[in-house]
Amino acid sequence: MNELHLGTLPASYSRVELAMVMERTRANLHGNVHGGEIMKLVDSTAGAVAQRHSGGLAVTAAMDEMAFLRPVHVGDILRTFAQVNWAGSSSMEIGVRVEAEPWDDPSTPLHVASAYLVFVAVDGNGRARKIPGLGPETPDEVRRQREAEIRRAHRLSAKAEILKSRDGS
Ligand SMILES: CCCCCCCCCCCCCCCC(=O)SCCNC(=O)CCNC(=O)[C@H](O)C(C)(C)COP(=O)(O)OP(=O)(O)OC[C@H]1O[C@@H](n2cnc3c(N)ncnc32)[C@H](O)[C@@H]1OP(=O)(O)O
Repeated sequence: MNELHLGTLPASYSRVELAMVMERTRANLHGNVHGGEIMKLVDSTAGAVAQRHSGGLAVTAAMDEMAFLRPVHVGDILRTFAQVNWAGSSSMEIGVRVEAEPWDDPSTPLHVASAYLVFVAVDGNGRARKIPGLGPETPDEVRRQREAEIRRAHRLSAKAEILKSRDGS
């Protein structure tokens, strides 16, 4: 990686919202929308945010804390809202909130899922590259950044602990 200083960007610069009607082809055996379909939409929304923030290609490195809170039904409109919560040297945590507008009651959007993903910006050879920092502008953005730092510390220490336990086995 080079030593370029890329400055900072606010979360608002790369925030993305997507909306999609849930068609029958996305249903599981129970007739609800398949969780994997929701995960794909979450990944794509977060990917668009990561590409905007980093100004180029970015890949999904991890997806954790994906919570499915309510079922989504065929015919509902699914909306994803995503923003950068934290930016490191080459990696970013993206938070995604998923809401459904029920087809029979669109006036009451429901919070149906949430997820945190780590994206890494890569160059043409697939190697990690430097990204701009994040400049939080609102109290909510400061809180998200602080909480993302806690999640990152847990991710890294869990990985290190597991590697250490394998060395000892
Ligand atoms: C301008 C254009 C706009 C256009 C707008 C278009 C919108 C269009 C939207 C479509 C959007 C589709 C989005 C789909 C995106 C895929 O589907 S990507 C496909 C699935 N993912 C992959 O194939 C990735 C496979 N993995 C890899 O290639 C490598 O493991 C990675 C991720 C590059 C990391 O490589 P590495 O050698 O481990 O990197 P390393 O230097 O050790 O670490 C780099 C950083 O990553 C972090 N990291 C690595 N692994 C992890 C982990 N597991 N957990 C947490 N952090 C990690 C490190 O802590 C480090 O962080 P920093 O301190 O630098 O911030």
